[in-house]
Amino acid sequence: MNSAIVIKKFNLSIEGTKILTDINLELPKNQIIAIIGPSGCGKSTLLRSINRMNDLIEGLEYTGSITVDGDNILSPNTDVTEIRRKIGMIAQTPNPLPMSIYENVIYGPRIHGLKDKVKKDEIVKNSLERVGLWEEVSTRLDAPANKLSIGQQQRLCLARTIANDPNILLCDETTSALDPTSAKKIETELLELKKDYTILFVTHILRQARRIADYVVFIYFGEIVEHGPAEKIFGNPSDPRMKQYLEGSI
Ligand SMILES: Nc1ncnc2c1ncn2[C@@H]1O[C@H](COP(=O)(O)OP(=O)(O)OP(=O)(O)O)[C@@H](O)[C@H]1O
Repeated sequence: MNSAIVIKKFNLSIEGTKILTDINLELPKNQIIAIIGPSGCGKSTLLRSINRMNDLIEGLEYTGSITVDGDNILSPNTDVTEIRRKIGMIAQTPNPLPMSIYENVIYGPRIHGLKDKVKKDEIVKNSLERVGLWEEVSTRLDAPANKLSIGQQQRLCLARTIANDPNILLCDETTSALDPTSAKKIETELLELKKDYTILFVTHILRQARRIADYVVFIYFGEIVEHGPAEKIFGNPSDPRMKQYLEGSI
């Protein structure tokens, strides 16, 4: 398999409490990977480990490796800013910066030193086109981002992440604060975007995972109970806990 991310013997604890236990995964490139499981089982913690977003948690300890493009991103030598550029995250609730639509999208490239106006304009247009927002905002790029609808704000945040030219997108319940129509729009854009990005998507909505996932990882009490192609997991799960979760009994 052409793997985007390889996780080996990954264990994580916070203040001595074990949160993730012996995680071993090889995640395929250019697919949507749904991370599912009951509340509190460790889905977000696993996702946030992949771009070192947990680093500031007090009492955090981890062992093992998470390899992306041949580099163990858990190594102390890792350039964490570069990792977060390559592995972008879209949060649960839209978090536009208090600035214009244009400035939101170009924020990352600008702080990395991009000054060329023609290049900046091109990145803004391309990024907004990729999330299906260009037509809706092209005449008001200087308007404050917080004037957009919540669904548009979330697509703007996706565009802001894409403008950094990442390889991997981490989506943490990215549609859960949106109305069904806006959520569907994000799903549609992600199905297009997987041609160019590997997408990890945490969701507690099984119907959503069935709609968009190519590959599924099921976590239960901090352990990976089952993972594999979506059709196998949803059509013929092996583990009894996986079956119970799909039936809604756990
Ligand atoms: N900063 C933190 N400090 C202490 N414990 C934490 C912290 N973040 C997460 N945890 C604990 O780690 C466990 C896993 O949490 P996590 O948010 O990863 O689960 P989840 O599966 O994403 O849950 P949900 O579906 O409810 O969002 C929980 O018991 C949670 O309380």
